[in-house]
Amino acid sequence: MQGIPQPGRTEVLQLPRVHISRHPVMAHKMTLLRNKETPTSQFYRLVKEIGSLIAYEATAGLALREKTIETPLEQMQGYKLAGGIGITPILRAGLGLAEGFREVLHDVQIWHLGLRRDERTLQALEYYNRLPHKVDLQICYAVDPMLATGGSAIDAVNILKAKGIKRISFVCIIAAPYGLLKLSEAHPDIDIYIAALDERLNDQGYIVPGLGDAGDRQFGTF
Ligand SMILES: O=P(O)(O)OC[C@H]1O[C@H](OP(=O)(O)OP(=O)(O)O)[C@H](O)[C@@H]1O
Ligand SMILES: O=c1cc[nH]c(=O)[nH]1
Ligand SMILES: [Mg+2]
Repeated sequence: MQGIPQPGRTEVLQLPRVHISRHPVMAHKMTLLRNKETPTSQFYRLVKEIGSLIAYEATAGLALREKTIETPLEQMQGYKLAGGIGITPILRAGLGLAEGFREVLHDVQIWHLGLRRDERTLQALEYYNRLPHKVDLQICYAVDPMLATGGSAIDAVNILKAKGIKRISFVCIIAAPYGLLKLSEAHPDIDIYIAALDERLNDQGYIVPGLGDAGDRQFGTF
């Protein structure tokens, strides 16, 4: 990122479809997650927990259908989520986040997508795609802990749109202003949910202060 101008936090705070968590439990868990002393097992557990917390926020606008049930006392009109829900974890680092989502939603389709960022060029390369042939979803959540240059997120949303998905949200743990702006410009029709907005990217394309490499920290591959 050497020599490439980057927007500051204030320049992206007003983007219309960006939702940044304000929950105190999230802020508490984020500090544990960022700490370099946090070991791999705890880091993975925290990614999952943050996935569940952010799932509550990202699913607030889901459509409902009425459903009649009987309580032990009488019949009543309840609700169920309308239509299918898909989660696309961007491998590898999106796996823990997707697990946290799944614990909230249970009945979901998981569409695995492998994208690896070339650490020299910072371009995302697709190496795995297990998206189904039949597409019948109300919404698909693309989940990846880190939104750095935005290349991986933009490619993931392109792939989901090419599959015919009409409603897509992107969910991450930490975003850099640069990647957030790029993703919003490339896909102004999607909602973006983030747990924290950081300062900038360093010369190697890592988010600062960030948490380091989200994949390595979840899976112990340092
Ligand atoms: O916004 P970008 O600049 O594209 O960077 C973000 C991507 O980099 C990381 O994945 P990585 O390539 O390290 O793969 P991994 O999940 O296997 O560790 C991260 O999980 C994102 O997918
Ligand atoms: O800071 C960063 C940037 C990309 N990928 C990561 O895992 N961390
Ligand atoms: Mg990685």
